[in-house]
Amino acid sequence: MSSNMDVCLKELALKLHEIDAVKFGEFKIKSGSMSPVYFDLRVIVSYPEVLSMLADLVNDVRIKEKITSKYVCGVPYTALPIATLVSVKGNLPMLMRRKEKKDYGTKKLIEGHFKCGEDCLIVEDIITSGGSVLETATDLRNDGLLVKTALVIIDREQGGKKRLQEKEIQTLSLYTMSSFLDILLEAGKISPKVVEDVLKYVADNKIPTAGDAAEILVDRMKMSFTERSVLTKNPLARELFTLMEVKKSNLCLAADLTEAGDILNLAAEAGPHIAIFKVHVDAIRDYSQDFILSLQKLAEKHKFFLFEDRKFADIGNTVVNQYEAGNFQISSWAHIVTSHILPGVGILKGLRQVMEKCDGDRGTFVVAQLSSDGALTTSSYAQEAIRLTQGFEEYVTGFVCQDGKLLKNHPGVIQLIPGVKIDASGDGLGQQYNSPATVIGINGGDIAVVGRGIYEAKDVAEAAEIYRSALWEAYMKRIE
Ligand SMILES: O=c1ccn([C@@H]2O[C@H](COP(=O)(O)O)[C@@H](O)[C@H]2O)c(=O)[nH]1
Repeated sequence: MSSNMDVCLKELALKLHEIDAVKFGEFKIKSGSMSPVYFDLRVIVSYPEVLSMLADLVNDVRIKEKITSKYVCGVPYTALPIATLVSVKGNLPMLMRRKEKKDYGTKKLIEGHFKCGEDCLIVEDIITSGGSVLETATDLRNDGLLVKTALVIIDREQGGKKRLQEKEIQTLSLYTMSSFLDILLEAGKISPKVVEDVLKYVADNKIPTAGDAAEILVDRMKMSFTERSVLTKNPLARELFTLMEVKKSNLCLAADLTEAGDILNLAAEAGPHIAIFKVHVDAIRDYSQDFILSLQKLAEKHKFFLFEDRKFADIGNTVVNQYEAGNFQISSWAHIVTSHILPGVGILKGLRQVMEKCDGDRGTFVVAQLSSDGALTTSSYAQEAIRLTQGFEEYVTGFVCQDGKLLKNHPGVIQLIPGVKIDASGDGLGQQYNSPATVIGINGGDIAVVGRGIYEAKDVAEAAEIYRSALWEAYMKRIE
């Protein structure tokens, strides 16, 4: 690094400290744990001089490292003003990524003019896990752009760089946590004890990478959905993790009604409170293509995923036809389906064959255990079901499973638990119920499926909100 750049970096670090863009003390962070350091680079918009210095340094690094990207895109929102100045000062066209999640109709996510196949540099303020950079990179890549480099202001050295490397993104940073602390220490702004505390915190809070996850024991029950979103290999699971955090909902509503109109009314009422809307289309008396179009509009409006609980259970070739053809053409509209693994991996190969042709991300929940009394899905069956999905991680969103311990060290998959009701233990037909607190807090569910507990209520919107808040509270308590 040139000495002039060194001087500028020192000056900028001290300014960031002066304007409280970095603070030391005890801060409760999103996951609920306490951090001895807190960065808030949002404040820089009030300091044009700091913003300008930042943009100059980003452009200096870009030139020095011979980054030849044709566009720059800031991760919303904090990095947007930085990217704007980098673009203007460096004469580098900017692209803007919308924050709204994809898969809801044809909404454009990347604004600006660009040529497919060109490279876009991502600019971000801080990386911890690399999740936000990855979300932006995924949307840019989905629109045909290349993403090879992310240039960040501060790398907290908690694993984000390695994770992005796994996704073929090289990360450059103006500062690492250590280099930033060194500057403040040398200037007498912080004590050696603060440096020691922060570095210990960083070392103790490294976020595992997808590679690590297979090797080391990570307790997914203690990890936030955001942290887990970068560990999954299934793009639909990644979107689902993100949507759940945005809507603060880990509720899947089972719409087991038999009239299309009633199902649409239920979706309209409960839509704002749910992450997933689950149907059994073969039980709908007046199923039609218009019904699906209306359901898709509601999914787009209220932002939830569509789930056909088909529980495929045949040989791969038959499942291909059942999934993509017939009256229901499930793969054309259902983001999620369920499948048994009883026939062996041929069924996953069949689903994969169809998913690869789909417009938009798809995934399956493999049934590892059932909620009904006397089910033959023993714990060894469940273990075998999980093992058989190895090699199909890109297509498996998660497992329908009652016992969370089975998935303890699989942070990238989602555990879906049906059989949830606040005030009942069964239905007389074999269904067994647990409370929201038990399924999420004790049994390890990430998402709870609730049917009759909501659609049989007098006020379904109110009931959906009661379940949403109980389930979300249980999740927040679990990751504390
Ligand atoms: O093991 C399983 C797998 C799926 N289900 C489905 O979930 C709902 C539960 O409805 P409730 O009214 O809340 O009982 C239903 O659609 C089942 O097909 C399950 O219950 N158990």
